[in-house]
Parts: sequence; C-alpha cells; structure tokens
Amino acid sequence: MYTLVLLRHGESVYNQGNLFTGWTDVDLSEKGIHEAHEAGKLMQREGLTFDVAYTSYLKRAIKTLFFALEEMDLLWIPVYKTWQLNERHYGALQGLSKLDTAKKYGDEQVMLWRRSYDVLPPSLTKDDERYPRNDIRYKDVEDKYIPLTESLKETVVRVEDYWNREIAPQIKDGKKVIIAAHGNSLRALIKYLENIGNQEILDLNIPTGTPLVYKLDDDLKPIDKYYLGSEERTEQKIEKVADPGKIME
Ligand SMILES: O=C(O)[C@H](O)COP(=O)(O)O
Repeated sequence: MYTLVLLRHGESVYNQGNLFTGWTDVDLSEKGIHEAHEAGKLMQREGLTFDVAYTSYLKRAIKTLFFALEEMDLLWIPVYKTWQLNERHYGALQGLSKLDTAKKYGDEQVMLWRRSYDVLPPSLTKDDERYPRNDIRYKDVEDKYIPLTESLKETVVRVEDYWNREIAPQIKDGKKVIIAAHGNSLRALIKYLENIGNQEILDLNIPTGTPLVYKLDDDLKPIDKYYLGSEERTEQKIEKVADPGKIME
C-alpha cells in the first residue's frame, strides 16, 4: 500500500476577492499563508514524511508547498514544478468577479463553467495579455498545449499524462509523494484516480490548504482517503468553495 498526499494551495488574494483565477499568478492572502503552515503542522503531527514533491508553475501552490514543507523540516526534498499541474485555465473569465458574472449570466451558466466536465469557459483571444504564450515561464511549452480556455476534460488530459509519466513511477518506486496544486487540477487528478463519472464530478469541491491523504493499492487505485484536521472546518471550507458568496465565520 502507498500513501499519497494532495494539497490545494491556501486561500489566494483572488479567492479572497472571489475572482476567477485560473492561470493568473496571484499570491496567497495572509489567511492562505496561515493555512499553508497549518497544513504542514497537521502532516507533521500525522507522522507523514515525503521524499519528493510536485507542484505547478503558480506561486500560490509553490508557496503553500514551501510553507508546509518548512513546518516539516523537509525543505531539502526535490520539488518538481510543471505547467501540467497548473489550475484549469479559466479563459476570458480570469480576473472577473464570480458574483458579478453570476448576476450577468445566471447561476446556472456560471455553475456549468465552474464545475461541468466539458463546458468551456469563454475563450481568450491571442492578443489578450492574459494569453499564456506571452508569459516567459511557458516558453518551452508547445503551442498546442497553451490554452485560450480549458474545460475540466482538457485539464484531465494534461494532469493524467503527467501523473502517468512522472508521478506514478516514483510512487511505485517507493517514494512518498506530496502534490501541491489547485482546486480544478486536483479535481482532474481525483477524477482520474477514482474514476469519477462526468456527472458526479460536478459535486466535488476541494478545500483550500487542507491535506488530503490517499491510501493506494499496488495498482495505485485508491483504497481509502481522508482530510487531516477538524472535520467541521473542512466541511465549512468545502461549502465555501462550492458557494464562494457564502460568508464564513
Ligand atoms: O481558478 C479559480 O478561480 C479557483 O482557483 C477555482 O475556482 P472555482 O472553485 O470557481 O473553480
């Protein structure tokens, strides 16, 4: 049996402002920094340790991983960064308010853009400054992989590819792995790992800064999973992600 930990970044300043983020490289909020440290402490208390870590090219995930590993005195382990673990690209919605967008297009449409498997958010155009081709960090990524928008279905393809090529062999080799990524890139990975249906995936919401521990069998199929920390707090965070307009105490 293998242990794998998935960690969504702590609250970002865009999460705080309730804005669509996607590939926008925004920082953690003060609360997000705190969540990242807390995640590290929870993992330490649980007796977890890691040999290798994976994260995206986006600083909210990179910093969350850093702060969590710092708490565990594991800053020395190899950390691999990849665009393939980036958040799902939110197209022309990036930077817009989720509430204003819901007022303009209706809750149902926004829910489809946020949670459905294959509905694409409105696309960017190539002259948009948000087009990732203009960002130096993606200079080695082939044009065909640079998104103008992305459905979860497309996110699954790139996440699954990276999982099978890079991460799964490390786990099978006995390495203890943590993946620090994003709400929708983790939904994509979980959909693949647990073979969740295209309809059921609508209801999956990943809380910020809360370690999710998986027990995997020899074929890397999940046998068990659980969040670390207070169940009540995790539930509140999940509700907040599901309905970002909700006020949390
Ligand atoms: O990209 C974003 O806006 C968030 O990281 C995830 O947002 P969602 O919960 O609206 O999909």
